[in-house]
Amino acid sequence: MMESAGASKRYGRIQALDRVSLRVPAGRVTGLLGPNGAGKSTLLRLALGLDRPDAGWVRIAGRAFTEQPAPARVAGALLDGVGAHPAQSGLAYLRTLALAGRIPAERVAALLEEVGLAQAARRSVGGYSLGMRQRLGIAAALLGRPRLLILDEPTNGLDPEGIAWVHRLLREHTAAGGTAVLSSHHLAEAEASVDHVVLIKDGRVLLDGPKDELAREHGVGSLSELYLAAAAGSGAQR
Ligand SMILES: Nc1ncnc2c1ncn2[C@@H]1O[C@H](COP(=O)(O)OP(=O)(O)OP(=O)(O)O)[C@@H](O)[C@H]1O
Repeated sequence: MMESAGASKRYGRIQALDRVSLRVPAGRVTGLLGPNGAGKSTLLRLALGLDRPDAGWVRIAGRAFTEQPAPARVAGALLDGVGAHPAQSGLAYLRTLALAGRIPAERVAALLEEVGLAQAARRSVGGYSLGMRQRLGIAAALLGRPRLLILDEPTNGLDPEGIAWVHRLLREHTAAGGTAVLSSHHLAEAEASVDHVVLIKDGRVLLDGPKDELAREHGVGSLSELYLAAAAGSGAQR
């Protein structure tokens, strides 16, 4: 559903991505996991056409996202928080996005209910808590009923109930036939909801495969242990 080959990106002296090749399988929750600064957000920005790779490519559903005829139906993303103006209400923000994406206005009311913002819909986004902003950003990502749902650090600012809700949402999305990418540095939290794992560090892919298979192969019982085993292995190779 999402694929990259040799994707590289440098910002000044920092090699944010170094020949990243990976595959995000359809119908699964893939965890794009690694420490701060690993290159996760950079990869997602390249996937969504928000930045250009220096070399290689990232495609969604077989082609560059910017070349998709109906992009909102192919992928929806929460990346770098919410793009709403602080003075705008959550309702107005989603209505504007719906209009731009040719999405029926009725969908907005249903989504506000679904993400738990119905009561706050007419309040300005500037007064929202961090958790409420995340919920609004997730609503924006879901607007076009995308096949691929990309959530970059979606649980920042959410309380335990909100975190459980995000993980349930990911599971429900794949249970309904969709594909999801959860980008996170929080390995313990991702444990429960990811089926497929891409571990990334210093712009390089350490491991890419089904979680259970990788855990068996490395003789470990958790994602944190898997990451430590893979990171130690990559250090030894340098
Ligand atoms: N626009 C930019 N200009 C300069 N450096 C950047 C830019 N974007 C990313 N970087 C650098 O590239 C590296 C990878 O950043 P990226 O945001 O992709 O990491 P990440 O894995 O998403 O980390 P985090 O979990 O902290 O968001 C970091 O060292 C970051 O400082």
